[in-house]
Amino acid sequence: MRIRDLMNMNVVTVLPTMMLKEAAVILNNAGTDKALVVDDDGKLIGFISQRGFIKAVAISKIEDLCVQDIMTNRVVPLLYTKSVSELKEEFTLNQCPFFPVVDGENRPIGILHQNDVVTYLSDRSLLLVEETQAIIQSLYNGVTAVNAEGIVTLFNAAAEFITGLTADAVIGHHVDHVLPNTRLSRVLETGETEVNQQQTIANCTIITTRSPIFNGNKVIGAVAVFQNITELQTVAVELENVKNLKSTLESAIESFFEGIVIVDRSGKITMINQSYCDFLGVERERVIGLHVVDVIPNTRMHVVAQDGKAEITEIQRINDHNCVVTRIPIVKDGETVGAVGKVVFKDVKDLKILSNKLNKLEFELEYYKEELRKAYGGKYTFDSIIGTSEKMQWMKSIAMKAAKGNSTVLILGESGTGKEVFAQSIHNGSIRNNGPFIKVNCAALPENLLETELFGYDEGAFTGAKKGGKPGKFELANRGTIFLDEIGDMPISMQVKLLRVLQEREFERVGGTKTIKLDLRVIAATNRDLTKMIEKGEFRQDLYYRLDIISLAIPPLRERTEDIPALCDMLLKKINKRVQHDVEGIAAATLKLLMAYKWPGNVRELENVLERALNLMDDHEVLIAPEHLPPIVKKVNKESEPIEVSDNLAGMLDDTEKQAILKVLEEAGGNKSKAAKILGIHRSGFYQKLQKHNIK
Ligand SMILES: Nc1ncnc2c1ncn2[C@@H]1O[C@H](COP(=O)(O)OP(=O)(O)OP(=O)(O)O)[C@@H](O)[C@H]1O
Repeated sequence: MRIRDLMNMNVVTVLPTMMLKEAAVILNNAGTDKALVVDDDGKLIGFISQRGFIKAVAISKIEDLCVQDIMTNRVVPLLYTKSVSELKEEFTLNQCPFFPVVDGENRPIGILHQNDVVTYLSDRSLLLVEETQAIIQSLYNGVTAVNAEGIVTLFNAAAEFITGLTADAVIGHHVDHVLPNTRLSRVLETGETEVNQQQTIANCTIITTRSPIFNGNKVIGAVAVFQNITELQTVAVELENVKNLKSTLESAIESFFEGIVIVDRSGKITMINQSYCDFLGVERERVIGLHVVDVIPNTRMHVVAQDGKAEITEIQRINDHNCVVTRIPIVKDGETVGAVGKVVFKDVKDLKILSNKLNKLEFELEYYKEELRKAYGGKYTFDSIIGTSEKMQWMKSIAMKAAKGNSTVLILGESGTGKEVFAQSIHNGSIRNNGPFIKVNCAALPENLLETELFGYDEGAFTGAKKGGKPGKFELANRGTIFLDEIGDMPISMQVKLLRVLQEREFERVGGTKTIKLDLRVIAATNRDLTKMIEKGEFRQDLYYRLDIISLAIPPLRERTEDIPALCDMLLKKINKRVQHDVEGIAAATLKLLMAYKWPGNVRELENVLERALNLMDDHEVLIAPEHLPPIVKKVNKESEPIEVSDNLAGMLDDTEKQAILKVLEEAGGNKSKAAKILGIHRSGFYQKLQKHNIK
């Protein structure tokens, strides 16, 4: 219907704010169903129907009037605007306190109240409403409002942005359903303002203030104004971290004994530790922020902070000291932003002292390493084994192969042939060479001591046992090699125990209960004929098989006389060093004698003969002559040669004892136990005599 048509109708003039009910009565009385609403000046500002239709219009836009339903945001032509009863229904449904009436351009021109009063807005009010709406929409803070029933009536753009919800999805719904955490319902109940409350909505932390909306004393709604503080919170956490980091850095720098200074790109001091301040004689509070050149003499920190080139261990003169300093640029994102400087030594003298100390320590370390190696690792390697004879080359090659594995090795050979030299070489040539090389002389210890010597004992194992017990040789040889020398002299009772250990690869200390696992290689050696001993029941066959995995039979020296010259060369060098002589070599005649001799004591005997010769030589003599050899060696060719004897009784007795021992040893093929037996003395007594006469 057009305005022209309306104009033809029966019109009742009413005041703009007339109650609709009153208007309806007037219309009724006038017998008309529609009335235009005009203002005091008679300008048409809307119309009203008898049935309660309200059509609020702006007079200038009368031709194309329409209203907007703010609940649905739908703009409908004016003539199809809902009736008051329909609107009232919506009021009730949506719990809406008022219903704005807008013109065709969506501008509010009036408000329809729930109490049926239409309030038309003056131009000023219209402007205010527009402005207010614009302000609310432009706020950085989210704003949401509810009516007395908790229905959302306002949800601005910021609220949409913060919550991720659209106004459409929220307005018209109960706040508890769409924004469950807002507590606006609670504010409606209590009528109390809640200021700066923190809460979480849709992964954001917000800070919100909720206030009730009063109409007189009555709470007709509530409004919440909130702000996203997630970013703020992140910044706060970061700030806290930075603060902690700074304090850690400061403590770290402070804990340095050396002076530390940090400058920024412009060379200004940002940090300096107390140690440096003390050295410079300055107060920290006064120097922070000053240019480094004004605080530290001859500094180049500002240069490093500019050119980004590190200066390591430079000499810098500070307060009459030649200091050793280091300056390092601080680089951030590829750009030099400052420099850190450190006084490494407050005086070069300190560096020299330290360097001397270090050298001394290094020297001592080397010395002790060598001593340790000698004590535990043995000094011989395959390079120490002299012998180009075919037999020795062959033995050496087998020994080298044995060194690569972990199998038990049995070394056979007369006394002094070099069995221990081979054992040590195998150890040092194996992967166990960093572990210990532990030697046990099975013949030198009485039977009752051998067990504790090998396996150790626990505290209280026997009367007189050491507190805390004592580890045995097996334990000491852990991760290394145990060398069981003179295994043929091991008592049968011990052979049984050794067999068990070799079979099970574990043992217990004497008097102990804890089982100790074996991680070592066993090398055994003897100068005795084990097969003959087995026949006689003196050596256990099962133990022999356990030991005889790889066996090496070192040939006696008399079977490889071609090795004698090279051995003499090596031994002379060794003895020269030991006795501080400078003997050059051996005369041809002497060498002839040495090659002809039978050498029952093998290489050890050769070494003794040469050492004796060196001791007899005059200072001017450089070659060992036949007369420097002992009679027993010379006797080979000249049977009539007189035997040198001492000229007093004690000396004569000693000489005779020594000769007797050597003779018996020769007869016994170097077997000490056998020799002791022949001489009718105890084995340990025999060993003492060997030591006394320097018979090795
Ligand atoms: N082939 C060799 N090369 C260099 N030195 C050797 C060689 N054989 C033996 N020696 C030297 O001879 C001496 C005796 O060697 P070693 O102690 O190894 O003999 P052994 O057979 O174990 O003697 P024993 O049976 O009496 O224990 C050592 O001083 C060693 O330096």
